[in-house]
Amino acid sequence: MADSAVRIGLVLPDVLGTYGDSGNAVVLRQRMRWRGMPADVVEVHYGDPVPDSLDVYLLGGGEDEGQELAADYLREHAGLRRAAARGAVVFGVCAGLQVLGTSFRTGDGRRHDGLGLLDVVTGPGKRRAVGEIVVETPAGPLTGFENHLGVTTVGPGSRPLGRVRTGTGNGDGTDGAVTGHVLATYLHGPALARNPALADLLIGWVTGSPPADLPLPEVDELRRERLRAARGGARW
Ligand SMILES: NC(=O)CC[C@H](N)C(=O)O
Repeated sequence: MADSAVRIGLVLPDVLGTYGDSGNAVVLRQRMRWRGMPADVVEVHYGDPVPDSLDVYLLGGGEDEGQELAADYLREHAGLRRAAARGAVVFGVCAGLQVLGTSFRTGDGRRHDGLGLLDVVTGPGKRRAVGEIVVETPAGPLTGFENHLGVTTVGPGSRPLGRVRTGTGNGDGTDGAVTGHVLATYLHGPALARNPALADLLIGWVTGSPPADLPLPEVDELRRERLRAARGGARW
């Protein structure tokens, strides 16, 4: 990888910023800097051009209205889609997951086209999924909190990120979706703060090899605490 800084795109934090997922950009940047890799966050606001030259694109959660705006904007300003086509890393959370899919229906029943970077379709569920969620994945158990109405079906062009142990996720026992270097989940937290292994998976995709271990006792403790809290009352 070149010496130039890794550029992390925080995509539309003004319309997809309701659930604190912008913190994922801070975590990615810091975990790279701690390892001596220069990294910068580039915020792409609604109304800005969407560059196709960034290394990572992060999309967070938001209300239906914001999600609708984001999907329309990112279909019209195709920088993110062009970047994904050349293999850039994309990470979406909740509304971000739904926007990255082929289509979604909002709570009012209206259908919207997504970006088609993941083979997922979302529609409104019967009740809102709210609370702690734990997902078993190849990167270990992930914890987060969820707050969404959407129920997501993963088609053959993607695979689920993992299996739900506590909580709802996609609504069928799985959570999230992955295709190539596009990965999305229902986990807020921010997910990359609670789950350093997931942050490092994305960093490895960006740099082309898994990053060196980063021993951080306070991060490990936060992780243990969240796992304990999520397991409270659960039979596993
Ligand atoms: N937390 C979110 O991003 C919510 C996404 C979407 N508006 C839903 O309710 O399903």
